[in-house]
Amino acid sequence: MFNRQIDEDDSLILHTDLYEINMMYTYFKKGISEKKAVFEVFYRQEPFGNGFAVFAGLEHIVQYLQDLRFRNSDLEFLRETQDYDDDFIDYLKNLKLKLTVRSMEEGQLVFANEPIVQIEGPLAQCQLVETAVLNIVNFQTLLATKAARIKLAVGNDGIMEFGTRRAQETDAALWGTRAAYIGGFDATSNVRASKLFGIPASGTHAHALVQAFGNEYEAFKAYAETHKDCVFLVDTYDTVRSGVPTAIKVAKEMGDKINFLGVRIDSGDMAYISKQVRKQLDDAGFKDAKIFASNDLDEKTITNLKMQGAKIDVWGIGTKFITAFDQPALGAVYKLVAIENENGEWQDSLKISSNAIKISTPGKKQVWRICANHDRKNEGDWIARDTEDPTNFKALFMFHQQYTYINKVVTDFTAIPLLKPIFVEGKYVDHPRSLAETKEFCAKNLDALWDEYKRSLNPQEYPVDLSQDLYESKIDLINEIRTKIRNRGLH
Ligand SMILES: Nc1ncnc2c1ncn2[C@@H]1O[C@H](COP(=O)(O)OP(=O)(O)OP(=O)(O)O)[C@@H](O)[C@H]1O
Ligand SMILES: O=P(O)(O)OC[C@H]1O[C@H](OP(=O)(O)OP(=O)(O)O)[C@H](O)[C@@H]1O
Ligand SMILES: O=C(O)c1cccnc1
Repeated sequence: MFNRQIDEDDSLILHTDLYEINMMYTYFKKGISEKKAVFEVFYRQEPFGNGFAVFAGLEHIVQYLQDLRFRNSDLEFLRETQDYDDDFIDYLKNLKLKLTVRSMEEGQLVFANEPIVQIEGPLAQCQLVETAVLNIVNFQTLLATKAARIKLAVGNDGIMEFGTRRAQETDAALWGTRAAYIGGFDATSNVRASKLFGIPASGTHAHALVQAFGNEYEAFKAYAETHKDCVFLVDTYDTVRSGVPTAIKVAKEMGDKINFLGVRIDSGDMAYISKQVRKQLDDAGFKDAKIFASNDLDEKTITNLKMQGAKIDVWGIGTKFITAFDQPALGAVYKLVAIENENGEWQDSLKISSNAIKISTPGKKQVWRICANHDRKNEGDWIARDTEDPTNFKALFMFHQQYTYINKVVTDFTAIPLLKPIFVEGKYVDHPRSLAETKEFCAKNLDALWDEYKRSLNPQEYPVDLSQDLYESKIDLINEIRTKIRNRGLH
């Protein structure tokens, strides 16, 4: 059974894979736990076949890191269940956050193979936080991206997030609906998310209300007598013959006593039905009443319904959003890119693979968004060493990471550094935006992206290029490692 007593002393610090703590133990015993290292989070392919992703998760990462200390019950648990010496348990007991974290801002558009979070500091601490950081970024970035795709499909219509009941448990519902809001949704049905994050809460009613009263007239009337804003669910029995006429009857009877906002349809052929419902509402004089629709919707169904001329004004979206139905994982990874050597100098680090896409790019980096001055649109992202600074360059040579002959020279541009300091040696230094500002920031970032990268089907590949220095040191390091392996075997 779940141990409530321990729960009171619980935190997310053990929300990590055992192998991270096992590696910490090895580093500790071998005297290298405080050696400085840099790890970077990135993913390898845009999710959903999309042309971009929307970064989310930073707020939860900040909460997690600010609370990063081992409680007594954590230490007791490790002592009882693992074979660690007492000196290591003492080391964990005294562990204080010393990490320097740089990150993209929430609502920023991000792309495959660029660092989106960078964690620098004592090797053991960097290792400890890997799992939770990936857990948070993978989920929230995936969902904010799904939300942005849905937003691009609905255009200026309203979108409500209805997914809590279908989410992968409570945390996913909560942080998922926050990601929805960042990506472009207008409201959530989750009241706790509204309380915690200030997202507008909104909703209609369920079939149960109609079933509880036994008929639509009494149910709608009762609801109207107890609420000012009314959206009636009209598909319990027969939308066109019964639901909508009854909603109209109640709206007329109640007059100014209610705001008759509209009706919700939740089944059937939504294109056909919504057109009929629109006519019924218009004929009854309720031209401003809106048609809400729900039922397993996603960006594909929405695009198709719009093509069919469906008369839907507000979209309620649950299951297929909150579960990221068509792609349940982003696949972001956390890779060591630089580590101090015995002389205290930084050394690039690389993971080699026979699969070209899995070869990481070594070195501590900065991501620069290259923005054309004449139209404020993005030319691409330029990944450079953190010591390089293109802000005063007159011209920038940008070339494809694999196909270097695909290249261009950009002039008259502004270069914006995207990784911002969030913690410096354990101290929180950021000034975050409000959630509403983050949502606005995301919309503004989407405006700066050419439509060719934003279309949901077969978008163009956005340029994510390496600086000459980074590119050359990557090739040199690959060759150096391969030569070493050839000469010495795998030792
Ligand atoms: N005109 C349409 N074009 C394309 N897809 C539609 C159209 N109308 C509805 N859909 C979608 O088709 C699917 C229909 O699912 P389903 O057959 O389960 O619904 P239903 O039988 O009408 O309702 P219920 O939820 O009561 O079973 C839903 O995902 C819905 O969003
Ligand atoms: O379809 P989603 O995108 O997940 O949106 C949320 C669904 O939740 C409610 O249905 P409910 O859970 O009562 O069951 P239902 O599917 O039988 O209507 C609501 O009527 C929506 O259909
Ligand atoms: O308010 C609604 O209409 C609603 C809320 C959650 C799930 N489905 C619908």
